[in-house]
Amino acid sequence: MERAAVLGIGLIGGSLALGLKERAGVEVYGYDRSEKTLHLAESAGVIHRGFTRMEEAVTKADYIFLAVPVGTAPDLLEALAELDLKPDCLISDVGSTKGRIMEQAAVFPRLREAFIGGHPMAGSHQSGVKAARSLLFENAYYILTPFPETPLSKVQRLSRLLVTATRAQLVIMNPEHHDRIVGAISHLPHILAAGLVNQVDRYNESNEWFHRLAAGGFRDLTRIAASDPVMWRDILLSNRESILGLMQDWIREMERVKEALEAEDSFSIQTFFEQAKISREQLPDRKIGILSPVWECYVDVADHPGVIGKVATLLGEEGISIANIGVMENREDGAGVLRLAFREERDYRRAKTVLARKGYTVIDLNE
Ligand SMILES: NC(=O)C1=CN([C@@H]2O[C@H](COP(=O)(O)OP(=O)(O)OC[C@H]3O[C@@H](n4cnc5c(N)ncnc54)[C@H](O)[C@@H]3O)[C@@H](O)[C@H]2O)C=CC1
Ligand SMILES: O=C(O)C(=O)Cc1ccc(O)cc1
Repeated sequence: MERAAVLGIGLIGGSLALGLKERAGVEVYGYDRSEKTLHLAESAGVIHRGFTRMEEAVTKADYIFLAVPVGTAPDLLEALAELDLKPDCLISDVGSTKGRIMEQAAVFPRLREAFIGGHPMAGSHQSGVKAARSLLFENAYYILTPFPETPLSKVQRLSRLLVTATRAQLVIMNPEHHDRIVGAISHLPHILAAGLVNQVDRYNESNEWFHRLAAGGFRDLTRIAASDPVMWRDILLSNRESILGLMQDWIREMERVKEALEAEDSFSIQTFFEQAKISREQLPDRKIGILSPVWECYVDVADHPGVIGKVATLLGEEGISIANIGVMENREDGAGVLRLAFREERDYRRAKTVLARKGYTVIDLNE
């Protein structure tokens, strides 16, 4: 049985550990500075064994994953370089930034040979092992940043394990590209969300209606402001250059809108919103994360009220669980298209067979 050591058993380390244990059949040792976390993780079956001394978790490990905040990971990596590890052990991490950790790995020849950077692009504003879920990364992108000279065989070995454990979609990228892209689509939005919440909070001090009326758009836009402050402090500091450039661009963008408003330039203001609307509507509709169904098919049905119940009952009788069911479109000829979504591939395949047997036309999106 292969063994993996996960260093830091929080939301991400715990979720990865669960996938490694449950789906990849790997023995998982956990290391964390918090004894309470380790107890919790052991008793919830997230890891096989927990250690408060890193050496004990990592010796004899075939894989080591660093899942601590990005400000801490370089120090742990340096400590690993001093330890007696298995010669063919692969080391990776899950940090939200990749430049800094790759720089650190590059300092030590042993690490440079063994280290492949990683970043599962899914998570939540929650933290800690209690929030860990084995399917957190299902269908999400998982970025790997190997060194240019890392043999393909090592990248494949790690990819195979991660695909089995997480069911994510692996992508290889260079660390600089990674940091600029996630800077724009993840780090900058977290800064904006926090800034907006803080601004409104100041207004609310003199008039509590600001918070009372905060709903809809404000809530949607600022959900991520509830994320862990230490984690985000570390992310900003370790992706400083990319983020400073992106903030400069943002300030310029705001200046442009401000100037248009000052000049009452209605054309520019409308264009600003129009461009955003078009771009937003074209964003790929990725179904990320734990609550997201992955296996989908459409079923051609006669458009009458009882049909959803009929299909649901038919599948229910066969013990097939449906994650989501809904009418996709109502066509003029009276027919409709039912969208069925399943979390488990097995359910989805059985549903297709059962429906086809009953004469329904099934349109497949997964194959
Ligand atoms: N939260 C998210 O949505 C995502 C986070 N990440 C990255 O994953 C990493 C972990 O984040 P989370 O799991 O959210 O954090 P977390 O706070 O849930 O877990 C971190 C764990 O590391 C432990 N830890 C901290 N410093 C330590 C040290 N010096 N020695 C041993 N253990 C230590 C903590 O006790 C905790 O159990 C971060 O690098 C973050 O950038 C990546 C993708 C998504
Ligand atoms: O909750 C959200 O929407 C997130 O943004 C989660 C997240 C946080 C950090 C990452 O590096 C990747 C994903």
